[in-house]
Amino acid sequence: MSAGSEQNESQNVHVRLGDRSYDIVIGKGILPQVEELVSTWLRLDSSTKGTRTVLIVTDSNVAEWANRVQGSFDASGWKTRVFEFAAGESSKKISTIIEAWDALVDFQADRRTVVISVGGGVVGDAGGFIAATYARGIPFIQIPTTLLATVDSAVGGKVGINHPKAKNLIGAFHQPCGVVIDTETLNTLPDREYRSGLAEVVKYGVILDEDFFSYLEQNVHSLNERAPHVLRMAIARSCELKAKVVEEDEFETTGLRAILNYGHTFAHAFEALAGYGELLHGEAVSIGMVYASRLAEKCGRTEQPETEKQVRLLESLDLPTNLSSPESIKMSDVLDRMRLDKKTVGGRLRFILPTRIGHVELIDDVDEAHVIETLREGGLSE
Ligand SMILES: NC(=O)c1ccc[n+]([C@@H]2O[C@H](COP(=O)([O-])OP(=O)(O)OC[C@H]3O[C@@H](n4cnc5c(N)ncnc54)[C@H](O)[C@@H]3O)[C@@H](O)[C@H]2O)c1
Ligand SMILES: O=C(O)C(=O)C[C@@H](O)[C@H](O)[C@H](O)COP(=O)(O)O
Ligand SMILES: [Zn+2]
Repeated sequence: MSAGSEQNESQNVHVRLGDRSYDIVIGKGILPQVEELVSTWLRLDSSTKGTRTVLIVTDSNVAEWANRVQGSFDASGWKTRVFEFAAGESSKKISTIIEAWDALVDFQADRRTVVISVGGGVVGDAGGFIAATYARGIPFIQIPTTLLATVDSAVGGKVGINHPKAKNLIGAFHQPCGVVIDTETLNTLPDREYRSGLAEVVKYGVILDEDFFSYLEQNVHSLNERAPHVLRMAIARSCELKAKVVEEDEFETTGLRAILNYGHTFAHAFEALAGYGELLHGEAVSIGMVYASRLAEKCGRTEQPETEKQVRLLESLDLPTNLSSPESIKMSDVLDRMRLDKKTVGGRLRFILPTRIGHVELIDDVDEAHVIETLREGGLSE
């Protein structure tokens, strides 16, 4: 695998998007360098730094890391402010955004103010949406502190909030000017959150890279132990794979980017129906991938052993492959929520279905009877 690197060296993954291109810098203990990196990315010279302002968006569990980022800017003469909200998926809502807009007004933010998200995917998505909407768009930096955010949400520019009935329904595309991944921040990440991130890592293997999937299978023990070299490899390879997809289809118009949504048609419906935050995003994706693969079997697009390989890997990483109480969810409710999925066109559901490990396709003529049968076999109620 090519993404490996010495533990103490920083690694760079470049995302080529014309004038919206940016770097993802991956390293250990690099938070003190954040101000320097941001100044380089924004082409600031020392004479203008004293007039610059930064709003750090974070949540109630990540204060330690956000403080370090703030310290790096304070030390270089920036005017800083922290906007902190309650941790968790249920904060990904409009009232949080309104409070942040008020904070920016109070801070007398202008179009040169930089918004920096320090946290997981919720902080990244919300912070990005704040940056995308304030003054019609201001500069944005991602500093992901969950595995899920390092491998997925901090890259690619999808930002937004949830509608009570549908995940991420309200949002924008707003690319960051750069992403700083300090793997040291993952040291404080709780086990359940760590595993949730592993689901999106497995997703890349299924959708794009059979060798990466095999690498994950061969390194289950190290992944479970959070072995630094394997973790670094998983983060770097995931970022590389996502960057390639985003470079080719930034706004999800050709259908290529939609492959990153593998498992998500089921997952997002389950997350919304369980109540935001009950089922973690990665847990829902883990279950959703298994449902999507079983659906692909019914559509004659893949074989059962391809599904079983995914189930085995996910279970060996201690990820769920079915809902804990499927009978409490009605199939018709799932179908209603799926119709709100952003891939749906003219009321017709579209799914990302695997053919084999390493390859998936966007399918828009799935027979709904097969979807219902998949849900029924999962134990959902009529
Ligand atoms: N924009 C995208 O492309 C994209 C991609 C994937 C997921 N997402 C979104 O990301 C969200 C999920 O992200 P997540 O799993 O990071 O959830 P999250 O942001 O809620 O973080 C999970 C939990 O971990 C805590 N936490 C974060 N960093 C920590 C650290 N270093 N130490 C201790 N605790 C820490 C948080 O406070 C939170 O309680 C979902 O809303 C999902 O829809 C977006
Ligand atoms: O970046 C993408 O594109 C993805 O689909 C990545 C997903 O893992 C992520 O959960 C994303 O937020 C889902 O996008 P959505 O458009 O279905 O809300
Ligand atoms: Zn996801």
